[in-house]
Amino acid sequence: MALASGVRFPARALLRPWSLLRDTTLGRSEPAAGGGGGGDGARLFGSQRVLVEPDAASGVAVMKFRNPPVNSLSLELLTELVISLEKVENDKTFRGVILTSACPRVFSAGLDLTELCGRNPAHYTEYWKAVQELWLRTYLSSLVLVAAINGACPAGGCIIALACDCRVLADNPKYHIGLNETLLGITTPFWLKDTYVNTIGHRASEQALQLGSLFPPSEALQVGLVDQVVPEDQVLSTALSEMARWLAVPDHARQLTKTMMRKATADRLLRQRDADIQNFVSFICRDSIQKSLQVYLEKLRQRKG
Ligand SMILES: CC/C=C\C/C=C\C/C=C\C/C=C/C(=O)SCCNC(=O)CCNC(=O)[C@H](O)C(C)(C)COP(=O)(O)OP(=O)(O)OC[C@H]1O[C@@H](n2cnc3c(N)ncnc32)[C@H](O)[C@@H]1OP(=O)(O)O
Repeated sequence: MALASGVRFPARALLRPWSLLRDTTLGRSEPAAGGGGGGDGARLFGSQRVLVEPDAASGVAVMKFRNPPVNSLSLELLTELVISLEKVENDKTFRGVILTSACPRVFSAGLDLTELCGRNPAHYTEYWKAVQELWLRTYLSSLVLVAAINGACPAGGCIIALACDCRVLADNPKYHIGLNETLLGITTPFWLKDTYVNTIGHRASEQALQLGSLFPPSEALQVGLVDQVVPEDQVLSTALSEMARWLAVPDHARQLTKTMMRKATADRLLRQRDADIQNFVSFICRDSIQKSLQVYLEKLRQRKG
């Protein structure tokens, strides 16, 4: 499936894109902002791993990741997120999306490590294209995107949050946020580094990226990684209030300003997408990197037991 940013989608999505969007239970989901959550609109926008609760009256859709146990960004979740965002974006009823988690205690655990270990170069190519595509879609969205971060938010989870216009984090000391890639023995690509620098500044990024820092809520607020820290049961309502503030601004002026602020960063990737994919594939295929990732994944699995 060719999208605006030029990416081709997984073969199965190419053949039957909507096959990824079956099995929705959206009709039974809890009401969204303004109470419009259960109708046909929800069915239209949602999918197996992405619940969408559209509220036409407010022009806001709440999009919930549902890939248990930890919303790791599998190829399927990445694909479904891009398709759901594209659908909402193409429906002029909507002016804003709130991104949040339907899984308890975790916003997203980041890239799915099983997609990065023991696969072949063709798979890594397809996977990294999907990562790029989601980032471009979110970062350049003309909609207002607010992240309602209701759980842990490491690495790829933080990347999604950083692409939003505003971030609200639940005040729970276990809900760390940041780019911890170095602790896995991998590096952050330049376009994500740029996004970090744009958000928290050069010196703070230099430290946090090298150390792989994961910030608890109070520190995340202090460093400017999130805009608000609120009690857990107020994350969604605060995100809706933030959304209202952003939607009070005329769309055309806000959109032009967003583009002006973000274009240079996005263009850096758009100019060298293929090279970035090749870099990623040759990096991730290295024996030493595969070993680091496998050790990390094994530690995660053992920690549980
Ligand atoms: C040109 C570019 C060149 C090079 C770039 C190279 C690479 C790309 C770089 C950057 C982009 C971003 C990278 C990433 O996102 S890597 C992922 C990093 N994520 C993490 O480190 C988080 C790991 N997870 C956790 O810390 C915890 O799971 C979490 C705090 C999220 C939740 O804790 P909780 O106690 O609730 O659950 P667990 O028992 O730990 O986990 C349950 C279950 O899920 C598995 N799991 C967890 N995280 C992942 C994951 N990211 N991928 C896959 N699977 C994951 C975990 O192993 C458990 O599984 P099981 O034991 O089988 O039940």
